[in-house]
Amino acid sequence: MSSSSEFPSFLSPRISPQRDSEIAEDSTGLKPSPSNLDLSLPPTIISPSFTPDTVPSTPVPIPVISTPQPSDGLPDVLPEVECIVRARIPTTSGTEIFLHLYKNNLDNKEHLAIVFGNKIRSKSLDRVREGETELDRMIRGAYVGRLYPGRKTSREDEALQEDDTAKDTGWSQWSLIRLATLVRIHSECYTGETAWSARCDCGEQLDEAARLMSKENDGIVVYLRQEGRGIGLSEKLKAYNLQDLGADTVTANLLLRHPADARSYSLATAILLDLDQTEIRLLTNNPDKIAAVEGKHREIKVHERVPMVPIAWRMNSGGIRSKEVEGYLKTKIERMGHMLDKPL
Ligand SMILES: Nc1nc2c(ncn2[C@@H]2O[C@H](COP(=O)(O)OP(=O)(O)OP(=O)(O)O)[C@@H](O)[C@H]2O)c(=O)[nH]1
Repeated sequence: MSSSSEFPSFLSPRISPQRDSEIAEDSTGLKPSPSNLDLSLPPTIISPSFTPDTVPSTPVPIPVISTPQPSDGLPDVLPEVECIVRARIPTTSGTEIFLHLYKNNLDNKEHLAIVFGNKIRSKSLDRVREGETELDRMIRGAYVGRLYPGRKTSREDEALQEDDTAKDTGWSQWSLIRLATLVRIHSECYTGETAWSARCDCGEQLDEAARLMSKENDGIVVYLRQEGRGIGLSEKLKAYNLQDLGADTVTANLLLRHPADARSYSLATAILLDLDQTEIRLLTNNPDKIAAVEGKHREIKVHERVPMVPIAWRMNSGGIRSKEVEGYLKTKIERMGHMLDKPL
């Protein structure tokens, strides 16, 4: 049986504690003492070594003074969404999240809201359904506080009262910005999130969003099932083969007769409104998402764009090094029109 150090790195968390015998000696022949070891990395959900607290993965937020005019492509009427079930997920980092699963009248996909903290509630989930019992409500997650064995009612109010402060009294412009909920609109990426792909930065961005929201114990990742910028997994895999044949990520989509980006964000707007969010800070490097998520009639106001620059994006130090990720980032910046706030 081989030792665990021979397994690929993705099979074991990179900051898992080492046994004393595994800690290398430095040039002085001394092993680092426990006080010299850098144990200061914050807990994150999956890849803590990519998202230390002090690197420029979270540069200064950019206030959104005036957003671009909504494009004609935005729908006049938002889709209808309904949260059909919610469940508490204790995570490996210690943070508790609440998964909200939505149905809608546009497609048959199970879009999700990953909610950090227990302040944010879904209006459609809490609505009383005809004929339902208290047990029915608890089973679909429409309860207040926490479930425990033998609980009889969904309506207890123990946990929420302490959080009912701040949001409704005397906001200055500044406190309004500070209190706006941190939101990420994330498009599903099977390859980047599950198959450890280094062709894109999706997995790392999801981890970074989770880390920031864990810190605030507040926030929402709207997780949209629009794989491969909306073309689906099988077409995205064909695009990868075309990329290996020499095409860039945009050209590969066009050769397959797809638009460069086939995504839409109206479901995200509708889900955020269902979660009672009209003032948000948006975590993204893609400024086009601002107008898209605000909606044609500005149903939502984005107060800040919070850029996220993972180490993989910084060409000069650390991070993932592969010709694929470099090609992806180059194309994203040059051809998708994404702006970075600082040079890489
Ligand atoms: N078609 C295609 N889709 C890709 C490729 N690489 C990643 N994706 C998808 O792109 C989506 C993420 O979009 P990106 O353009 O990377 O980022 P963004 O959402 O516009 O911007 P951020 O908010 O900053 O992440 C996910 O759905 C991925 O599956 C690719 O080479 N081809």
